[in-house]
Amino acid sequence: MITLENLQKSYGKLQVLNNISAQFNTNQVVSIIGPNGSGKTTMIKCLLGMVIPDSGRILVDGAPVIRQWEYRNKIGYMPQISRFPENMKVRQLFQMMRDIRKTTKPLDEELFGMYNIPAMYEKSLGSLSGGNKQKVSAALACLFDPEILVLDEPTAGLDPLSSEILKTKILKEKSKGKLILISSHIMSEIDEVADDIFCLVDGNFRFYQSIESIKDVTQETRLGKAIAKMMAV
Ligand SMILES: Nc1ncnc2c1ncn2[C@@H]1O[C@H](COP(=O)(O)OP(=O)(O)OP(=O)(O)O)[C@@H](O)[C@H]1O
Repeated sequence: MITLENLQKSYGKLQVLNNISAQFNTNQVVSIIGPNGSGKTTMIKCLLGMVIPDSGRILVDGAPVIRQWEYRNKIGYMPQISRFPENMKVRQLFQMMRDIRKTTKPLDEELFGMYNIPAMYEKSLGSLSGGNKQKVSAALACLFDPEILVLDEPTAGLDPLSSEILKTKILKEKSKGKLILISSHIMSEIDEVADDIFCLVDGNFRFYQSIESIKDVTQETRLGKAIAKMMAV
């Protein structure tokens, strides 16, 4: 469903992605992991068209997407840090997104309801707490029932109950056959929701393996320990 072929990206002399290739499929939750600054967000932004790679190809459903835009309608994106217009009210943001999309497909308002977004309607986006901004962002990512969800550290800043709601939602969307990519540092969360782990270190591909096989190879039941062993090799 998403193919990355030999992606290269540098900022000046800093090589942030070095020849990265991968295939991500429907009905799969892939966790993208790696130390801080290893290129996870850059890789995600490349596939969303927010960063243009220096070379390489990105295909979504078999079609090359660099400098295209329509494919983005297939993707729901929750950024690491949401930057909303400060003075816009929550109600206006949701109205604007519905107006822009003009979709006839039924909306997915499950998170919108569970996070009680209407209770925030008259607040300006700039006045929301960090966690409530995350809830707005998660509800928006799911609203148009996209085939692909890309979530960059989605539970950072969410309270435990709200995190559970999001994790349950991720598993529910996977069961509908969607592809979900999640960048995260929280091993317990990855263990709960992901099937496979794609690991980057300093912009280089390190491994792409199922959680089951990672635990098997390292003989560890706890994912955190298993990953630590994989990284030490
Ligand atoms: N616009 C930019 N200009 C210059 N350097 C950048 C830019 N964006 C990212 N970088 C650099 O690219 C490297 C990778 O950053 P990126 O945000 O992709 O890492 P990450 O793996 O998502 O990190 P984290 O786990 O801390 O979120 C970092 O060294 C970062 O400083």
